[in-house]
Amino acid sequence: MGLWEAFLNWLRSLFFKQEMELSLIGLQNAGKTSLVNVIATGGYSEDMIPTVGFNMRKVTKGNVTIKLWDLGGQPRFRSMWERYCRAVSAIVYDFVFMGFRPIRFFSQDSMAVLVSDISGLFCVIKEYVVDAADRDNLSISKGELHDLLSKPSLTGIPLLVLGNKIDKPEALTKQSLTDAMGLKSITDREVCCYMISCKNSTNIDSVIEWLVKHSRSKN
Ligand SMILES: Nc1nc2c(ncn2[C@@H]2O[C@H](COP(=O)(O)OP(=O)(O)OP(=O)(O)O)[C@@H](O)[C@H]2O)c(=O)[nH]1
Ligand SMILES: [Mg+2]
Repeated sequence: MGLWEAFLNWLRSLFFKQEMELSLIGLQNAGKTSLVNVIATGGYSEDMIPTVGFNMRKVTKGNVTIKLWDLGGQPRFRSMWERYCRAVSAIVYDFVFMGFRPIRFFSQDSMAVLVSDISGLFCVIKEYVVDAADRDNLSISKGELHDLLSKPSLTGIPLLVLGNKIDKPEALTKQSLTDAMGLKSITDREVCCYMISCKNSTNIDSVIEWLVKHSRSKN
Protein backbone atom coordinates (compact mmCIF):
# COMPACT_ATOMS: atom_id res chain seq x y z
CA MET A 1 0.00 0.00 0.00
CA GLY A 2 1.36 3.38 -0.99
CA LEU A 3 1.94 6.14 1.53
CA TRP A 4 -0.82 8.26 0.04
CA GLU A 5 -3.32 5.39 0.22
CA ALA A 6 -2.33 4.62 3.82
CA PHE A 7 -2.83 8.27 4.69
CA LEU A 8 -6.25 8.29 3.06
CA ASN A 9 -7.23 5.12 4.94
CA TRP A 10 -6.13 6.70 8.20
CA LEU A 11 -8.11 9.83 7.41
CA ARG A 12 -11.15 7.74 6.52
CA SER A 13 -10.85 5.78 9.75
CA LEU A 14 -11.12 9.02 11.74
CA PHE A 15 -14.49 9.84 10.23
CA PHE A 16 -16.02 6.59 9.07
CA LYS A 17 -16.02 4.01 11.80
CA GLN A 18 -17.55 0.79 10.55
CA GLU A 19 -19.07 -1.85 12.71
CA MET A 20 -20.57 -5.25 12.31
CA GLU A 21 -22.15 -7.86 14.45
CA LEU A 22 -21.59 -11.46 13.59
CA SER A 23 -22.93 -14.77 14.81
CA LEU A 24 -20.67 -17.76 14.49
CA ILE A 25 -22.65 -20.98 14.40
CA GLY A 26 -21.91 -24.56 13.60
CA LEU A 27 -21.66 -27.92 15.23
CA GLN A 28 -19.67 -28.56 18.34
CA ASN A 29 -15.97 -29.04 17.67
CA ALA A 30 -16.21 -27.23 14.33
CA GLY A 31 -13.61 -24.69 15.39
CA LYS A 32 -15.70 -21.57 16.00
CA THR A 33 -13.86 -20.46 19.13
CA SER A 34 -10.57 -21.26 17.41
CA LEU A 35 -11.60 -19.01 14.54
CA VAL A 36 -12.40 -16.18 16.94
CA ASN A 37 -8.97 -16.60 18.53
CA VAL A 38 -7.20 -16.66 15.18
CA ILE A 39 -9.03 -13.54 14.00
CA ALA A 40 -8.46 -11.72 17.30
CA THR A 41 -4.89 -12.65 18.18
CA GLY A 42 -3.59 -15.09 15.57
CA GLY A 43 -3.27 -17.68 18.36
CA TYR A 44 -4.27 -21.33 17.95
CA SER A 45 -4.52 -24.11 20.50
CA GLU A 46 -5.41 -27.82 20.27
CA ASP A 47 -6.58 -27.72 23.84
CA MET A 48 -10.00 -26.09 23.70
CA ILE A 49 -12.90 -26.15 26.10
CA PRO A 50 -16.38 -26.48 24.51
CA THR A 51 -18.30 -23.22 24.64
CA VAL A 52 -21.08 -23.23 27.20
CA GLY A 53 -23.87 -20.94 26.02
CA PHE A 54 -22.03 -18.22 24.14
CA ASN A 55 -19.12 -15.80 24.31
CA MET A 56 -19.01 -12.28 22.97
CA ARG A 57 -15.78 -10.78 21.76
CA LYS A 58 -15.05 -7.43 20.12
CA VAL A 59 -12.30 -7.37 17.54
CA THR A 60 -11.05 -4.28 15.75
CA LYS A 61 -9.60 -4.55 12.26
CA GLY A 62 -8.56 -1.16 10.90
CA ASN A 63 -11.58 1.07 11.28
CA VAL A 64 -13.98 -1.86 11.56
CA THR A 65 -15.13 -3.13 14.92
CA ILE A 66 -16.50 -6.66 14.73
CA LYS A 67 -18.70 -7.88 17.54
CA LEU A 68 -18.49 -11.66 17.42
CA TRP A 69 -21.09 -13.88 19.03
CA ASP A 70 -19.43 -17.25 19.41
CA LEU A 71 -22.28 -19.68 20.05
CA GLY A 72 -22.02 -23.11 21.60
CA GLY A 73 -22.52 -25.89 19.04
CA GLN A 74 -23.69 -28.64 21.36
CA PRO A 75 -27.30 -29.75 20.79
CA ARG A 76 -28.58 -28.08 23.94
CA PHE A 77 -27.39 -24.67 22.72
CA ARG A 78 -28.62 -24.84 19.15
CA SER A 79 -32.09 -23.56 19.94
CA MET A 80 -30.59 -20.14 20.65
CA TRP A 81 -28.87 -19.85 17.27
CA GLU A 82 -31.79 -18.05 15.68
CA ARG A 83 -32.02 -15.50 18.49
CA TYR A 84 -28.38 -14.55 18.06
CA CYS A 85 -28.59 -14.42 14.29
CA ARG A 86 -31.37 -11.84 14.19
CA ALA A 87 -30.24 -8.36 13.30
CA VAL A 88 -26.64 -9.36 12.71
CA SER A 89 -24.87 -8.30 9.54
CA ALA A 90 -23.93 -11.81 8.51
CA ILE A 91 -24.12 -15.42 9.57
CA VAL A 92 -21.03 -17.59 9.47
CA TYR A 93 -21.71 -21.30 9.35
CA ASP A 94 -18.67 -23.23 10.35
CA PHE A 95 -18.11 -26.86 9.52
CA VAL A 96 -15.85 -29.48 10.89
CA PHE A 97 -14.21 -32.14 8.79
CA MET A 98 -12.77 -34.87 10.86
CA GLY A 99 -12.96 -38.53 11.59
CA PHE A 100 -12.02 -41.34 9.32
CA ARG A 101 -11.17 -41.90 5.74
CA PRO A 102 -14.36 -43.40 4.39
CA ILE A 103 -14.44 -46.40 2.12
CA ARG A 104 -17.21 -45.16 -0.18
CA PHE A 105 -19.17 -41.97 -0.64
CA PHE A 106 -16.28 -39.88 0.53
CA SER A 107 -18.03 -36.60 1.01
CA GLN A 108 -21.18 -38.03 2.49
CA ASP A 109 -19.38 -40.19 4.98
CA SER A 110 -17.30 -37.28 6.07
CA MET A 111 -20.39 -35.25 6.54
CA ALA A 112 -21.92 -38.09 8.50
CA VAL A 113 -19.14 -37.59 11.00
CA LEU A 114 -20.22 -34.00 11.15
CA VAL A 115 -23.77 -35.17 11.79
CA SER A 116 -22.58 -37.33 14.62
CA ASP A 117 -21.43 -34.17 16.32
CA ILE A 118 -24.98 -32.86 16.20
CA SER A 119 -26.28 -35.82 18.07
CA GLY A 120 -23.53 -35.64 20.63
CA LEU A 121 -23.21 -39.40 20.30
CA PHE A 122 -19.98 -39.37 18.43
CA CYS A 123 -18.81 -42.81 19.44
CA VAL A 124 -22.07 -44.52 18.61
CA ILE A 125 -22.71 -42.90 15.28
CA LYS A 126 -19.10 -43.26 14.29
CA GLU A 127 -19.86 -46.90 13.74
CA TYR A 128 -22.50 -46.06 11.20
CA VAL A 129 -20.20 -44.08 9.01
CA VAL A 130 -20.17 -46.45 6.09
CA ASP A 131 -23.77 -47.43 6.74
CA ALA A 132 -26.59 -46.11 4.59
CA ALA A 133 -28.21 -44.65 7.70
CA ASP A 134 -25.50 -42.04 7.85
CA ARG A 135 -26.68 -40.61 4.56
CA ASP A 136 -29.99 -39.88 6.24
CA ASN A 137 -28.05 -38.05 8.91
CA LEU A 138 -26.29 -36.03 6.27
CA SER A 139 -29.62 -34.67 5.15
CA ILE A 140 -30.40 -33.80 8.78
CA SER A 141 -27.19 -31.81 8.92
CA LYS A 142 -28.01 -29.98 5.73
CA GLY A 143 -31.50 -29.48 7.14
CA GLU A 144 -30.08 -27.66 10.19
CA LEU A 145 -28.66 -24.92 8.03
CA HIS A 146 -31.63 -24.65 5.70
CA ASP A 147 -34.02 -24.70 8.63
CA LEU A 148 -32.21 -21.76 10.19
CA LEU A 149 -32.21 -19.84 6.92
CA SER A 150 -35.94 -20.36 6.51
CA LYS A 151 -36.69 -18.29 9.63
CA PRO A 152 -38.42 -15.07 8.54
CA SER A 153 -36.31 -13.12 11.04
CA LEU A 154 -33.17 -14.07 9.11
CA THR A 155 -34.39 -13.17 5.64
CA GLY A 156 -31.71 -11.79 3.37
CA ILE A 157 -28.85 -11.95 5.88
CA PRO A 158 -25.68 -12.85 3.95
CA LEU A 159 -24.20 -16.25 4.66
CA LEU A 160 -20.54 -17.14 4.83
CA VAL A 161 -19.95 -20.88 4.92
CA LEU A 162 -16.56 -21.96 6.18
CA GLY A 163 -15.16 -25.43 5.73
CA ASN A 164 -12.62 -25.64 8.53
CA LYS A 165 -9.72 -28.06 9.17
CA ILE A 166 -8.58 -28.36 5.57
CA ASP A 167 -5.18 -29.23 6.99
CA LYS A 168 -6.63 -32.70 7.60
CA PRO A 169 -6.25 -35.18 4.71
CA GLU A 170 -9.88 -36.27 4.95
CA ALA A 171 -11.22 -32.76 4.42
CA LEU A 172 -13.92 -32.32 1.79
CA THR A 173 -13.27 -30.27 -1.29
CA LYS A 174 -15.12 -26.99 -1.68
CA GLN A 175 -17.23 -28.53 -4.44
CA SER A 176 -18.22 -31.48 -2.22
CA LEU A 177 -19.17 -29.14 0.59
CA THR A 178 -21.21 -26.94 -1.73
CA ASP A 179 -23.06 -29.97 -3.11
CA ALA A 180 -23.52 -31.74 0.21
CA MET A 181 -24.98 -28.70 1.91
CA GLY A 182 -27.15 -27.64 -1.03
CA LEU A 183 -25.61 -24.18 -1.11
CA LYS A 184 -26.54 -23.66 -4.77
CA SER A 185 -30.21 -23.82 -3.82
CA ILE A 186 -29.92 -20.80 -1.53
CA THR A 187 -30.97 -17.98 -3.79
CA ASP A 188 -32.59 -15.48 -1.42
CA ARG A 189 -29.33 -14.09 -0.03
CA GLU A 190 -25.66 -13.72 -0.75
CA VAL A 191 -23.76 -16.94 -0.05
CA CYS A 192 -20.01 -17.24 0.04
CA CYS A 193 -17.90 -20.27 0.87
CA TYR A 194 -14.24 -20.53 1.90
CA MET A 195 -12.22 -23.52 2.89
CA ILE A 196 -10.06 -22.61 5.88
CA SER A 197 -7.70 -23.93 8.49
CA CYS A 198 -7.51 -22.17 11.83
CA LYS A 199 -4.51 -24.32 12.63
CA ASN A 200 -2.45 -23.12 9.65
CA SER A 201 -4.21 -19.76 9.28
CA THR A 202 -5.21 -20.71 5.75
CA ASN A 203 -7.62 -18.25 4.11
CA ILE A 204 -8.22 -16.34 7.35
CA ASP A 205 -7.32 -13.16 5.44
CA SER A 206 -10.12 -13.84 2.97
CA VAL A 207 -12.56 -14.32 5.85
CA ILE A 208 -11.55 -11.01 7.43
CA GLU A 209 -11.75 -9.30 4.05
CA TRP A 210 -15.27 -10.63 3.55
CA LEU A 211 -16.30 -9.49 7.03
CA VAL A 212 -14.89 -6.01 6.57
CA LYS A 213 -16.63 -5.73 3.21
CA HIS A 214 -19.94 -6.61 4.84
CA SER A 215 -19.65 -4.21 7.73
CA ARG A 216 -21.82 -1.13 7.68
CA SER A 217 -21.25 2.49 8.39
CA LYS A 218 -21.85 3.68 11.91
CA ASN A 219 -22.15 7.37 11.05
N1 LIG B 1 -6.70 -29.87 12.65
C1 LIG B 1 -7.41 -28.78 12.99
N2 LIG B 1 -8.03 -28.72 14.20
C2 LIG B 1 -8.73 -27.60 14.50
C3 LIG B 1 -8.84 -26.50 13.60
N3 LIG B 1 -9.63 -25.56 14.18
C4 LIG B 1 -9.99 -26.03 15.38
N4 LIG B 1 -9.45 -27.26 15.58
C5 LIG B 1 -9.58 -28.09 16.80
O1 LIG B 1 -10.93 -28.49 16.96
C6 LIG B 1 -11.25 -28.59 18.35
C7 LIG B 1 -12.51 -27.81 18.67
O2 LIG B 1 -12.29 -26.43 18.48
P1 LIG B 1 -13.25 -25.30 19.11
O3 LIG B 1 -12.78 -24.01 18.54
O4 LIG B 1 -13.34 -25.42 20.57
O5 LIG B 1 -14.66 -25.73 18.48
P2 LIG B 1 -16.09 -25.00 18.68
O6 LIG B 1 -16.75 -25.00 17.35
O7 LIG B 1 -15.90 -23.69 19.34
O8 LIG B 1 -16.85 -26.03 19.64
P3 LIG B 1 -18.11 -25.68 20.63
O9 LIG B 1 -17.69 -24.52 21.45
O10 LIG B 1 -18.32 -26.92 21.43
O11 LIG B 1 -19.29 -25.39 19.75
C8 LIG B 1 -10.02 -28.09 19.13
O12 LIG B 1 -9.27 -29.21 19.54
C9 LIG B 1 -9.24 -27.31 18.08
O13 LIG B 1 -7.86 -27.30 18.33
C10 LIG B 1 -8.16 -26.60 12.33
O14 LIG B 1 -8.17 -25.71 11.47
N5 LIG B 1 -7.46 -27.76 12.09
MG1 LIG C 1 -16.56 -22.90 21.08
